[in-house]
Amino acid sequence: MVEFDDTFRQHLRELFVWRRDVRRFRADPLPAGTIDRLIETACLSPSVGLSQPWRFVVVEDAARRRAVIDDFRACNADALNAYAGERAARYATLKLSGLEQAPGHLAVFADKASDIGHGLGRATMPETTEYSVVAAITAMWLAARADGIGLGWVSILNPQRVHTTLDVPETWKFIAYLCIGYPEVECDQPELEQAKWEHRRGAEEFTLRR
Ligand SMILES: Cc1cc2c(cc1C)N(C[C@H](O)[C@H](O)[C@H](O)COP(=O)(O)O)c1[nH]c(=O)[nH]c(=O)c1N2
Repeated sequence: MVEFDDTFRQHLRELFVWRRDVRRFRADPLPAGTIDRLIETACLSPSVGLSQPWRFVVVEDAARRRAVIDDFRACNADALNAYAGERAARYATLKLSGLEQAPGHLAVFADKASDIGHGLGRATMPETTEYSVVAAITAMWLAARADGIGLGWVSILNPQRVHTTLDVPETWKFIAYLCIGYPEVECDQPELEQAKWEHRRGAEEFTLRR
C-alpha cells in the first residue's frame, strides 16, 4: 500500500501547473536512456481493454528528422495562409515547434490492428484506441516535467508524410510528434497565453450540470 500525503498532493498540483508545452530548448543532450524511461512510464497509462495500443518511434536518423522539419515548415506556411489580417500577423510571430533545437524526437502512433485486449471496449467506440495513446502522452508529459525535461507536441504536420518518412506499418495511425529536451525557461503560463493568442479559462466555463 502506498500513501500520498498533503506535501505530495501539493507537489503534484504544482507539477500540473508548471507542465508546459515547450518549443524553446537548450542544446544540452538528454542523458542516455531518458526517452526509454519516459516510454516505460507512458506504458503504465490506462488503455482500452488493456490494449496498450501506443507505438513509439525514436527518431534519430538526421535525414528523417530533416524531412519532418521540412514538412512542419510547409504545413505551418499553409496554416499561416489560412489566417488574415491581425490574426495572421500574430500567428506569424508564434514559435510552434522546437524541432530544430530539441535533442529528442519521438513520434507516437496508435496501432489500429492490434488484438491485444481482445477488442474489449472498442466495439462501440473504436476511437478509444487513439484516446488511450493520448492518455499515455499526457503521462509522459508530466513525468518529463518532474525530471526537469520539456516536451512539445507538434501537430502541424501531414500525417501521411510522417508515416512515409518513418516507414511504419500501414495500420499505425499517427497521433503525435514530440520534441523532447531541456527547456530554456520554466513558466507557469502557457506560451500561447504569453503571446496573447488565447488565454486559459476556468473549469466552470466547460462544466454542465444536468
Ligand atoms: C493535441 C495537441 C496538439 C498540439 C498541442 C497540444 C495538444 C494537446 N500543442 C500545445 C498547445 O498549444 C498547448 O498545450 C497549449 O497552448 C497550452 O499550453 P501548455 O501545454 O499548458 O503549456 C501544440 N503546440 C505547438 O506549438 N504546436 C503544435 O503543433 C501543437 N499541437
